Amino acid sequence: MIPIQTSRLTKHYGSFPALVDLDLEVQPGEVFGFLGPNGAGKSTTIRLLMGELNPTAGSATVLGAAPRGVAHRSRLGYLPADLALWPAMTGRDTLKFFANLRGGVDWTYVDALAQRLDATLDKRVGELSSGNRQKVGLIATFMHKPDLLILDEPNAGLDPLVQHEFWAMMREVADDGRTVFLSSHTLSEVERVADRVGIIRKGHLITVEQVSALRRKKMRRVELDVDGRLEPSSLNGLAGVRDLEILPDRVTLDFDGDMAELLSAVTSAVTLRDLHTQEADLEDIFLTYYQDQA
Ligand SMILES: Nc1ncnc2c1ncn2[C@@H]1O[C@H](COP(=O)(O)OP(=O)(O)OP(=O)(O)O)[C@@H](O)[C@H]1O
Repeated sequence: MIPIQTSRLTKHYGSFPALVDLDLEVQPGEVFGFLGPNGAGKSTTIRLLMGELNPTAGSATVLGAAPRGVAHRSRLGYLPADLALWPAMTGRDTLKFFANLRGGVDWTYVDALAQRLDATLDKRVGELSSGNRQKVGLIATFMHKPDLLILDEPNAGLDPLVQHEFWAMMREVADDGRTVFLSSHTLSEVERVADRVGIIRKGHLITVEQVSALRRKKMRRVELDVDGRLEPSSLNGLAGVRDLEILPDRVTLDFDGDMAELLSAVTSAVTLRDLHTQEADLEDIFLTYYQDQA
């Protein structure tokens, strides 16, 4: 069964088109990253998939059923962007509440998740930091081993160590043949964990790519400190150079070619003293590769 399938799924808020003609298929056993800047339509899509919103046009099926169907809720794990928990309940009582709704869970697994995320379950949720509250939400989403996890910007507030553990948890779900749909506005997160990425902007799905393909498109801003002045001709024939600027003792460029070839071309012409590279952000990738579609 295809975990998520949408056909021309569209949502207008009044006359504002927040999502337009979304055609999407998410396969079993994959982590699918849904990537886009703020306001792109990610939460709108997720709320349509969860049946929290009705589409203006088009349709979606989630685990083979219409989003409003409640029968398959226990096979879903949903982490909304604006997770609201009961402040007076402890983390453990919160999890017990959700576990009862789902007909029970394996508490050894819950405790293992809590340990991995370094979660605090014995404090009242209202007394937790937002990151620690998010951990309770994550455990509630994973603990019943759902067939499909839908996570709306789940990384909010997690520190780097916990983030790594959380990425590993998502990979394990996929390795288990289950499915993760993850929204994010950071390329680096999605790229680490997802198999495929759908890029959405201004309500339109611009592309769906394998992460490996997206990585090949990844541009870097490169700054080289060199001795003397590089002759532009030294970089002739080198693919992937944009916005080259050559100053005395300094070369800057945007680059999506082979880094080994760039370094070899530079060092055979001048002495390299230092090197800085910075990943291009999502907006640069949009502008460079997807401008026409957008
Ligand atoms: N209830 C609403 N009424 C009117 N406009 C809305 C409503 N909800 C969202 N929008 C608008 O729809 C667009 C898409 O919003 P959405 O929350 O889906 O984006 P998003 O990709 O999840 O963004 P973010 O990363 O900031 O959460 C935005 O322009 C937003 O202002």
